Amino acid sequence: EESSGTIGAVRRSKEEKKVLRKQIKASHTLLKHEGISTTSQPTKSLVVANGGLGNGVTREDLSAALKEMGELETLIMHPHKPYAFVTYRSDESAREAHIHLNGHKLQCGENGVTLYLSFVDSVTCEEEASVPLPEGLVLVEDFVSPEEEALLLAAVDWSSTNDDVPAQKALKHRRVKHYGFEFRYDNNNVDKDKPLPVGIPQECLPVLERCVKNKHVNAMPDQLTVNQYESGQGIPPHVDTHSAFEDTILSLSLGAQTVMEFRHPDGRLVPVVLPGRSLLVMTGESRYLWTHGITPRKFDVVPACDPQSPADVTPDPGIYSNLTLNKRGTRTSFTFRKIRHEPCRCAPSAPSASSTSPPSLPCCHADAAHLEEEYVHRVYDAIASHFSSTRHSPWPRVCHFLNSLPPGSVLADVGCGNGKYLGVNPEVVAVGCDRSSALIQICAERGFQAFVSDALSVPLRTASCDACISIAVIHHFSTQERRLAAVRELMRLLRPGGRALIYVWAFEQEYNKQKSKYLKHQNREHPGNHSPTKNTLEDSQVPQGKSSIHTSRPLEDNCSPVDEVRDVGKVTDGKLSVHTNRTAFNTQDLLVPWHLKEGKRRGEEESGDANSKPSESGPAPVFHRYYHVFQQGELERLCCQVAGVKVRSTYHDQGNWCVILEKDKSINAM
Ligand SMILES: O=C(O)CCC(=O)C(=O)O
Ligand SMILES: [Fe+2]
Repeated sequence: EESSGTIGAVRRSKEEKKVLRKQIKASHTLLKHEGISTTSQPTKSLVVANGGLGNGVTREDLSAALKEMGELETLIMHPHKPYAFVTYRSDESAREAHIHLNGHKLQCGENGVTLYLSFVDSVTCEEEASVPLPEGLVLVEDFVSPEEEALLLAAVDWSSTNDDVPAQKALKHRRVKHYGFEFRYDNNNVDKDKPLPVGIPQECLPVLERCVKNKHVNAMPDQLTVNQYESGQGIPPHVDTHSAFEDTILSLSLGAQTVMEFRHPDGRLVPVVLPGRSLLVMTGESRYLWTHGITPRKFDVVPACDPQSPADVTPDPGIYSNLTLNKRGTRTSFTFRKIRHEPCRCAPSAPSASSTSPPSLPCCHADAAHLEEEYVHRVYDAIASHFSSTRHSPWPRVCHFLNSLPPGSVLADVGCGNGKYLGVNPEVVAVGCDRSSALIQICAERGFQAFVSDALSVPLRTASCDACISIAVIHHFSTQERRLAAVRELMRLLRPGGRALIYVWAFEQEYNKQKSKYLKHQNREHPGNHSPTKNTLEDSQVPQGKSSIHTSRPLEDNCSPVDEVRDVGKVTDGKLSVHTNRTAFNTQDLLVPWHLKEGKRRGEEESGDANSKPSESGPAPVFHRYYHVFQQGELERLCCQVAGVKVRSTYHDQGNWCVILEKDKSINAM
């Protein structure tokens, strides 16, 4: 259908009008959500709505369609965005594209998208400094030849996996096979005394010898885990258990390329492309501090050409100008590790259920993360199964905050524990997260929306929340930087004008001449008591093991009476002191013991650490959790260091310091 027109009035077909309407709508959306202004004046550059990597459009498909209209100068595809920018060599080509490609249906694999193009005066091309690899991480491309690759793949006999092993059931995705020693996913550890009958296959030896010869590793590995991922499968972010394996971890990628994500506790994310036949060497911070994981997905956003290869130099400006989508195929990785027989150097490896010497205050990020892993996360994991059998009620002043939120508010409870705050105000949309998957499971069973996440890196969009709470979480971070990073992360989640409520345990357990419940309850009332006063105890009754890592949790009946506590002395030679329950604090960084009640031991969650095994009849195991108790004013000062924070109020509530923060309204969403 031809559109006939006279000057000033253009007659358009119905179809053309529809396309025009949609194109205008798309340009409004780009302006509103992306801040991209379009112009009606023809230029050489166009924004292509729906033509982005975020829509599943590949660079190859889009550029083929665009090139039919003329020669391209640049094509810029930002990662995850639903649009692309194209600049033609001439205005004329751009006009052609505008006419002929508007409303054009582009087929991309199984997806079809309709493109809407508008002229722009300039294209945005964020020149981001290229991110360095995490410290200690080395990627060696083409480490094995295609022949060796085939040989290695053939060496794995998938017909005899250890699928019958119960621990294996925990792995719903990807196929896994172990050699030398079995890595158990139920306790994230290896049975060091129980080598598997089958050691590392012979076929691997030349590869391993090359690793040693090239100094990628000092000693021959004795454990191999083969992971096989189909497209769409992945592995959750994790740090390979410190106490199970030596420093260096070698991971050989075979078959299809994938992207492994490394995350620093401060929130930094470094995606690393792992081509087939490459070797990844993880040591130092990249092995101990950063988590690594593979997001389950079918496509990865990757550089369109190999940046390492000089033959592939692209004239396109900007790093985003040469991104594309890579369809994943089957990838098989060989992860070689050496079983650790001595305790890890950076901190004691036992999760404190035994009388090992206490750790020292951390002096670097790696130590801090390790301390928290051993003295916070592992302890909670060890006692987590008890939480489901305990009950507790929310604290009144936290409820007051929650109930003051307008209906429809979006609330994030970072460190939600068993979800006790998630249902307080049914008028708000509440989502929780916690480090402990066992606690998240409990939330799920209670019908709450919750997911596993570290408080330093919460996978929620910036400015997506009207309110956040962090109850008895931040005191488990062992350095000032990490506590600050935790506050910063909460503020990132808030929309401008949004509010956050933070509770941390107070150094001052006696305030305004009033002893906190924690001090007062020298003789604990019977467990399971849910009187209102008991609530306020929960987090301050840290000794009972309740309070939480990223949350307040009940611990009513799993602790032995306080008078059984026999703690070691206070401050000693730079080591963290072990606190005596229900006494005043005399130091800010300490270990708080929790006595596991008889009959309530870790059960299936037994970690396999020889020194943390509960004996059949000995005294109740004692777990130690790390805390940094806050002095008056300290929480406020911490929060004030975060840009755009207003402290609305601050108070002392039953042995806790509390603040309500507001994100500055003038802060732009990032
Ligand atoms: O597939 C990989 O390269 C990593 C596997 C891994 O991280 C592990 O098994 O711990
Ligand atoms: Fe790993």
